[in-house]
Amino acid sequence: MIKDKQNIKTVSWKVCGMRDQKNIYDVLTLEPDYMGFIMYPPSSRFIEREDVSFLEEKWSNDIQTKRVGVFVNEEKQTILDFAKKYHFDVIQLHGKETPELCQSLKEKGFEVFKVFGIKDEFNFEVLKPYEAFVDYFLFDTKSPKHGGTGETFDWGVLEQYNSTKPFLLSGGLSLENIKNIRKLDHLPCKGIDVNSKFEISPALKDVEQLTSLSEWVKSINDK
Ligand SMILES: O=C(O)c1ccccc1NCC(=O)[C@H](O)[C@H](O)COP(=O)(O)O
Repeated sequence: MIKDKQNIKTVSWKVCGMRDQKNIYDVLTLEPDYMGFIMYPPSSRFIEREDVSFLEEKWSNDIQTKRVGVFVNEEKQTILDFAKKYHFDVIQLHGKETPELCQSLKEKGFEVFKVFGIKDEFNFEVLKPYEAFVDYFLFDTKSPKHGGTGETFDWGVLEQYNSTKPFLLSGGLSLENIKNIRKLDHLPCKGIDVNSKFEISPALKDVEQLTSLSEWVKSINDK
């Protein structure tokens, strides 16, 4: 886990795949650092087919959670249009997006998370052209679905990570396996991204389970 200036380990957390208005506001009371919205039509968590016009309003100033738009191989203009409509602070890219697209989104003022799917092995050299243009890499489980599988990957592959760029860990994270993240303390792992293991049904998050997660995160960050 990343150490800050005081040499204290802190963990950021993101809840992804939200859609229901009440559920969103319930989860926001737990103050996650990031909340993700899936802008990929094939996903069961896709938000556009539901009434999410409430996202067209800015959140009140006392909500610090950043809004993350999650895209897969989308046109730049489409990303920008949705980013404006839903007030995204962060753009998360799950497909074959180029470093040039990341650069362009950064230049427009967005934080950029570039996602790479991992299974049993990964060539970390492919990250190099992206390093200057992303805030975090996000490592998720490789899948034709591009994300939200609820499956973990072999975190041992991350032992070959040789960059100083911080990354977020994702893919099937649950209250059970999350404790093992401390095994990555020697790596620049900035935080975690949770989704289907905290769901009652697609996109509907279990607030009780997320409360337990937030308490675990706080217990680390308050040390
Ligand atoms: O959640 C989805 O349905 C999804 C579909 C396509 C691309 C990305 C998607 N989710 C993005 C996320 O950041 C998820 O949190 C991440 O893939 C981990 O999900 P899970 O394995 O369910 O914890």
